[in-house]
Amino acid sequence: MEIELIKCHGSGNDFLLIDEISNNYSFTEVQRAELAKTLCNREKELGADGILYVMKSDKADGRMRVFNTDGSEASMCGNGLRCVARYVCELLEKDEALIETMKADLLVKKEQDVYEGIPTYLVEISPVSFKLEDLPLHLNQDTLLNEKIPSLSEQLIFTALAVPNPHLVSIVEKQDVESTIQKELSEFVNGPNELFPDGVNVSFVKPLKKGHIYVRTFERGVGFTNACGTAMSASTLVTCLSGLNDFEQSVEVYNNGGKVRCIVHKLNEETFKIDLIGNATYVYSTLVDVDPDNPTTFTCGMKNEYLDENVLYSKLQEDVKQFLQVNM
Ligand SMILES: N[C@@H](CCC[C@H](N)C(=O)O)C(=O)O
Repeated sequence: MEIELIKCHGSGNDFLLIDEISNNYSFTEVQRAELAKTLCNREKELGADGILYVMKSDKADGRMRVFNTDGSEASMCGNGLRCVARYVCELLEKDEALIETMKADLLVKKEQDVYEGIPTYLVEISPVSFKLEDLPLHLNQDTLLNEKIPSLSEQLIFTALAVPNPHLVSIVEKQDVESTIQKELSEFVNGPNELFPDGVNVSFVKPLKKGHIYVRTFERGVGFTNACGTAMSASTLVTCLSGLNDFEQSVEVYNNGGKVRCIVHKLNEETFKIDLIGNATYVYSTLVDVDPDNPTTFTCGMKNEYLDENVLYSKLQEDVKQFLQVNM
């Protein structure tokens, strides 16, 4: 069959967006997972960190499901949700919409462009939980807030939270960001292990100056990505709880693919929600000829590129690179 898709990204975290609504596609669960494994494989023609399936919803304007490159399904995806926000808002000719995700219906809206000509969307990141059972993380305690996990590292201090996909966040020094520690411990917690039976997204956060942080994430089901939206949101919350940043104030979050802005709202002592604001960039659209029951091979048609917005996005990346050279 022929499948229409859009290659898109949020902060260089790239996805293949497949619209099951307008195209009347109806895949089985196995097909969705197998398509993700094949089409996202970077050794083949397309390559991406995951597939975003845009589906009909009974209670919202649309529904997003996200499959990682290894075929696993994630409960949430912040950078992906910005791309879906743009897609659904443009389809419905609206400036805001409600998108059903696995665990919550989330508000998304068009925002003023972060940089001229870069389509920008705000997405709600919620619910947030610090209960270890919600990740899950198997330790003999209920939460892990700025604490060591000696079996992982004698030095690093971690916070575990679900937003609602699972995250392990550590505030570190520059030398830790550049070392091999993150890769080693991320591979451990994402392999067969007793602490995180479902794996976890692992972020190292380097505070730069008040209101500015750098985040690097090893994503569950993928590996290191240019950026991870839920991880940047979770990391901003951790820096607010540590007193490095402030609730209700914008925090610029730099990453290897660009930058986003996060605002953490403290609704009461235990309840938080986060606004994640950033680009939703289309790279190209194309048609793929593939058998969803046996997607090991596929052919890809002509790529219709969105040249203008990509040229503008590379200017943002250049500015980020310069900022990090001076401030890291
Ligand atoms: N890149 C995403 C998160 C994608 C899912 C993640 N790998 C998981 O398995 O939880 C984001 O931008 O949030």
